[in-house]
Amino acid sequence: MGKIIAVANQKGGVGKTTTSVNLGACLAYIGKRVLLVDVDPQGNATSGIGIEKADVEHCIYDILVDDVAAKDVIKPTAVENLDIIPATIQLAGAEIELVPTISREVRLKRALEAVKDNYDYMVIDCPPSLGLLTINALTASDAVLIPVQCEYYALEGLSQLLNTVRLVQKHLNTDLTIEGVLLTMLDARTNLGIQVIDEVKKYFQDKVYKTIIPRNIRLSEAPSHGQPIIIYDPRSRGAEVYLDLAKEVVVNG
Ligand SMILES: Nc1ncnc2c1ncn2[C@@H]1O[C@H](COP(=O)(O)OP(=O)(O)OP(=O)(O)O)[C@@H](O)[C@H]1O
Ligand SMILES: [Mg+2]
Repeated sequence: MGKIIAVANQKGGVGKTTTSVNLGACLAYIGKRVLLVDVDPQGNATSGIGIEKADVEHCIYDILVDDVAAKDVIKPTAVENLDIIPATIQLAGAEIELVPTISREVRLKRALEAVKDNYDYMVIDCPPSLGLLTINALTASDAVLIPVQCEYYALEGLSQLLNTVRLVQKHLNTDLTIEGVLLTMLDARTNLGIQVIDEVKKYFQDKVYKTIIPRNIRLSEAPSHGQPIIIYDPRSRGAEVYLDLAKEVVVNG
């Protein structure tokens, strides 16, 4: 049975998609069978892994709203061992369309359960909100990975996220754990970054990954080529650290 990890933080631009795509690709690179699940209407993970949205016939919307089976939506990517459930802008309507439906919070969970045996890991890229799409992701997951950007106000909003995690644990998914907190976009030249690391470690203690993701220009270039960093520039620092993260995730079990 595969492990399902939601990459979530309602704060925008903290590295959720960069982490989902590159953690997923690095897990695949070390031989794991991986399904990337794009649950963000922006579809950044979908385009970032090289899927043309114009070519997407079925997307995550069809799973959530129209009960289409996951196996009919899954697409292979150019990366060996890595498949994706893509998202398109159509998903933007789902948050509202799901409100009056039965079992609206467990739709993703049910769909993924049907394909869970085909994968070692599923990585879900969440949108920057705590709405129904993120709730579906948390309900479907075994663990949540929280990227935190190494900047001022890094911890702001995290109590809201943790509160949502607790509510999901209580009402929808008692098995959900916090997989870890990932520090992202560290600029090692500033003292601020170091201060944020200390602050986050004080708060989350051993839940913080040893791997810290630095700012790396190659990581920001890769999505426009539709490639994960391990393909775009395997010798870059970005590739190195996301490979380290993948190994840490495997070791953590
Ligand atoms: N380690 C990094 N070094 C340099 N640039 C990065 C790094 N991580 C992310 N970026 C860039 O920062 C921007 C935001 O990252 P990303 O899209 O991963 O965040 P996000 O949390 O998914 O955003 P959103 O909330 O909009 O979904 C992107 O342009 C991305 O390329
Ligand atoms: Mg994103």
